[in-house]
Amino acid sequence: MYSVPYPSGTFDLLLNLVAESSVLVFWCSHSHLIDRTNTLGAYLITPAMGSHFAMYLANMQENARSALPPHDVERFIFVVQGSAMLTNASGVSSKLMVDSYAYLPPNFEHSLRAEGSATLVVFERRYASLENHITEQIVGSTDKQPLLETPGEIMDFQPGDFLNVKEVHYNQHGLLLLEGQGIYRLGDSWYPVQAGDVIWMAPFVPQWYAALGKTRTRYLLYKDVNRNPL
Ligand SMILES: NC(=O)N[C@H](N)C(=O)O
Repeated sequence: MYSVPYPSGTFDLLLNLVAESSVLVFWCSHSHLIDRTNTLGAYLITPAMGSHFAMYLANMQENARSALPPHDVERFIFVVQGSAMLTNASGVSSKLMVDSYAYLPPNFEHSLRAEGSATLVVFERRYASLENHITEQIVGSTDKQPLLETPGEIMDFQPGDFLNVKEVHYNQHGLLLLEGQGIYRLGDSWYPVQAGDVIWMAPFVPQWYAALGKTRTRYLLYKDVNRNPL
């Protein structure tokens, strides 16, 4: 798990890297993100750890401007603090506030600007195409989405709620705890976690969560789906 000052602050990170059963603890610090102006950030999860995606925090300062991801790379952004203006190649702009998100298909021209300071969590991965499927830009906000029905399981946890089963699956996860606190089981280790913590879950790492705080838990979860794992 990484503990990041949340929702804003410096990007010094306490990192408990959980890969299979090994746990490493070390510190890493923020730096300027490549190709971006006025943006500090920290790569939290990258393929160097075995993931097939990157997850990073971008702390945009006044007049910050983003760069495009590399060729054929899709991007998902979620605003955790402040606001940012997303503009596409046709000049259409959307203001992204806290809890807003945007999916940007591979090779999709866009720019992101911050007027004041803004913190975004960004997921990027090399796009795996699917026959007869065309990707499109999606912009939305979690407060406009209905809670997904997941029988026997919930992903928005009230105090005392927990995952219905100890899960083991081929999918990878990058998780940012947005609200609340609780205990995360990864393999045979148990971690107290709270808002601001980030977890990398490799494929087939047994995982389970229980919300133990006095307020609800919400977490943002990357999960690779809809593709043959071969
Ligand atoms: N660790 C998790 O929250 N896993 C999700 N419930 C999931 O993969 O569906």
